Amino acid sequence: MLGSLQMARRNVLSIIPKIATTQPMVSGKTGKRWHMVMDPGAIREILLDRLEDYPKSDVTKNLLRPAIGESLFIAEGAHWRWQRRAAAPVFSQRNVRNLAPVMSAAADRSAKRIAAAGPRAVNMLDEMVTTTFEVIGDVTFSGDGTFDRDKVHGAIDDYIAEAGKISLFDILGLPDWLPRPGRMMSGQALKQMKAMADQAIEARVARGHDGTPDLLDLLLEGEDPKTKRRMNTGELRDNLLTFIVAGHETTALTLAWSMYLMGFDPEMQARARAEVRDVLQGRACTGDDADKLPLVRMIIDEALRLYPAAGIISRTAQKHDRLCDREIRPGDTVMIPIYALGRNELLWDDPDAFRPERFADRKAIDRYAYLPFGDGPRICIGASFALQEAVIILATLLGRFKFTPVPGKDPEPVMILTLRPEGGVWMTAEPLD
Ligand code: HEM
Repeated sequence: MLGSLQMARRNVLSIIPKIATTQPMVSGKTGKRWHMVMDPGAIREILLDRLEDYPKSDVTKNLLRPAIGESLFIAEGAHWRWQRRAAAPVFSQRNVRNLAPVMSAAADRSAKRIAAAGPRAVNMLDEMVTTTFEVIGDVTFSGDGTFDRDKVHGAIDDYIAEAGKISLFDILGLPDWLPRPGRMMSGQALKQMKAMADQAIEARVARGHDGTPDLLDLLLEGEDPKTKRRMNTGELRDNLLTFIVAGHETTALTLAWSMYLMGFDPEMQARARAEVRDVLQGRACTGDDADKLPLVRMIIDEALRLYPAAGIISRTAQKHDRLCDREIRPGDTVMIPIYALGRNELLWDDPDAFRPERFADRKAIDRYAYLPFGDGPRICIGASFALQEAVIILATLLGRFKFTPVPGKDPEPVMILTLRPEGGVWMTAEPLD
């Protein structure tokens, strides 16, 4: 067990047992009692029917609180509900569609960087992280001179990397020998990042907005229809930083894994490119184009099944309960390994195969067998934003380059907080005319 825990320190995938892909539930005890639930009915109970009995795990909250406060991602009860109601319109279909030009422009810049790097191989993971950070930076604090995008990007990425290592040990109930979040990023660095965001918000309030409203403008207008409550500067800042933390790396990973999978399936890549070139005729993909690219969307859906960026989500049970006829006690950690769910033999045909067409008929897919964005009231608020962004970027790049994996540079799937291709996704990009 100790050996596998040592491995788990580097990679949570090593502790998701193989039986998690053949069983509805696996339980164990490593300091704390824990359960991994793969049964769609039991997952529905946790995420939908008994939300209050299964709040997000203390581990998740303690880790993220120093950076993002009591924001939407970690708040519970009434404090979560009013924030969710106030933020919901920010991500309406119309508002997300209005932000598509920011995504198309970032995709176009990415294509130019890749072309300039050629004929060298490009690490598409790093390239996608840069591109999605440009998008989220441009739709939050854009145009506000006081906000140093590179500084915040570096600070957030360091925080996520360190937080992930600790979370795993906490989930497993292991001794507390690693530094705590407060020490990972000095109090000073956190304070500086928040002060920068506060200044940017106050500058925006003073200036008002012109042109298309971005996420900050929309959140400033947000009001909970029930309580009429609006967010103050601190709440706005915590939620905008949450969007940056929750939104950019996850989307970048989805794109990097999609590229990786297409590298292994040149025929699928060629089919997707034919679809893209037919619609785009060489230009960057727009929001309206994104609706006309079903195969590109299916590739992203399939990448999210095989390599879900949020590979595991966890809750702390509050009450005695039974799930799949097993005892749950208050304090037990209940994990939903989204990764194992997507590869579960009871739920999918040929689960390890890359077959985007399985998403051609979405109604045929059990809702609780496919949860890349979670489900229930706490489902990812940014899902349609992320999917639109991923289609726009992937389509733009596919229309301009043929991608081939670099031999001997296979990434290793490593899950800490997110599921990453360790070593990067190295590809040569051959420009097309
Ligand atoms: C492919 C990209 C993304 C993936 C795979 C993803 C995945 C998830 C998952 C699985 C959850 C639920 C966590 C849980 O129940 O414990 C979640 C929640 C959340 N996500 Fe995303 N996400 C993505 C992109 C985004 C984007 C772009 C944003 C914002 C701009 C965002 C903001 C949030 C927020 C605020 C929550 C918490 C919602 C609540 O608790 O009410 N995510 N995400």
